[in-house]
Amino acid sequence: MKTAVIVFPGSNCDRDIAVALERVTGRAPAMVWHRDTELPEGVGLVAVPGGFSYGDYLRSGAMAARSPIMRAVASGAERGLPVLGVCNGFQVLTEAGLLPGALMRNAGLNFVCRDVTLAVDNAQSAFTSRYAAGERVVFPVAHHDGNYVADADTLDRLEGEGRVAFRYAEPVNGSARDIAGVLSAQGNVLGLMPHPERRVEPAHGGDDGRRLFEGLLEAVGA
Ligand SMILES: NC(=O)CC[C@H](N)C(=O)O
Repeated sequence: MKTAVIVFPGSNCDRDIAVALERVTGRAPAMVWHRDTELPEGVGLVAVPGGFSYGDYLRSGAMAARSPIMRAVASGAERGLPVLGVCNGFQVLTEAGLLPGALMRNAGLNFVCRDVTLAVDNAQSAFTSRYAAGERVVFPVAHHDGNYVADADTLDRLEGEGRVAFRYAEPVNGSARDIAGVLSAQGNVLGLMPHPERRVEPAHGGDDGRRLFEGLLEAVGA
């Protein structure tokens, strides 16, 4: 399947996710510069990678969310195109209004860079179908703005609609209700602070992240 990775000035996990996608699909993704206005023809999955787009100036992800390519990503998402935002990508997707809530400064105010244990909350989404509900997985995190916040009504709605994909199974950043990953209402957009693409082969210390990509490809019929 044809996939695309969006690249902003300051992205630094674009290569990691490109390698993960190539491993799983057997095909290198198109690297799409943020100034482009259209996604390549026939793309079946868009990844918005981690990093420090625009140096995290203003708010993490705020400037990248206004990049020309994000209009194409938003209209693709509206049509049901799967979009995966990891770490800074999650921040960009909230800033672009594709996902609710915001990622604030970590509760401990420190940059957190380590492996964390997550629990799979909804194992029925396109992104989580290869996991079991309640399963514990280990993904690395590397962020200073990972503290997920939303008002109580939004959090209730997300939980009620099965839109919490992953939760932290240990204290990490103060996120409301331990939310680590959130799905859009249609279920085709996932924002996730931890990095599944940094956990796709044994040399990474484990391959818990690989099934996220495999399940996604299966879901889109690739
Ligand atoms: N690894 C990343 O994507 C970092 C995200 C963001 N710049 C933060 O530190 O919060």
